[in-house]
Amino acid sequence: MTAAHVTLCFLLREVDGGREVLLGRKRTGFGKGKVVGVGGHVEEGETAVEAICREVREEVYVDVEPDDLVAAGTVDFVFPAKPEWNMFTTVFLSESWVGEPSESDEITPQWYPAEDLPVAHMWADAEHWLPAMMNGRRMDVRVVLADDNENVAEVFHADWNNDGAAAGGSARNWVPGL
Ligand SMILES: Nc1[nH]c(=O)nc2c1ncn2[C@H]1C[C@H](O)[C@@H](COP(=O)(O)OP(=O)(O)OP(=O)(O)O)O1
Repeated sequence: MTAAHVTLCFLLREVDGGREVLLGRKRTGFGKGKVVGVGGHVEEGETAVEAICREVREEVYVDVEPDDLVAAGTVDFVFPAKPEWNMFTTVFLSESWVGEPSESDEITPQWYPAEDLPVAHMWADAEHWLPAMMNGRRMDVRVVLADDNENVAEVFHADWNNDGAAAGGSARNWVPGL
């Protein structure tokens, strides 16, 4: 079964010498009640960049410019007990946007210290890959969820080449852990 292509964007800001990341409480749909990144499905005919600009605008009412997006990596979420939930996510970071994040029907945005994520309320896998990507690591990640579709069974990664290009496809060399 082909995984749905989704995108996530983590807005980052400096406050009083500390870094904060914008997450939000999901109000509807997949992962309702969890604290998640802003994002959603890439629609037919859209690029991941076009999709994330649209999703950020729709979910938290701020505008990000394509040029301000940093491609941080990808995450394959694999749900062996529920393959219809499999998703492939392109992850972006941005330190620049226009507008003040505000609540939509889909998400209640909130800033959190980047060093102190609300992991108890997030998908269990997020603490494996999100801090690393926020700290500048660029990689593809493959998360295999446990049979309860909540806990993490296995994590693999493949660091990007120094020029920032993902190895991709069959050339990708998955390394266990992070
Ligand atoms: N294991 C996981 N860990 C994680 O941190 N985020 C996950 C995840 N599995 C899925 N996600 C994220 C990726 C994606 O942004 C989101 C699901 O996409 P959506 O918000 O678009 O889903 P919905 O079904 O609510 O939305 P619609 O597209 O409006 O139907 O969940």
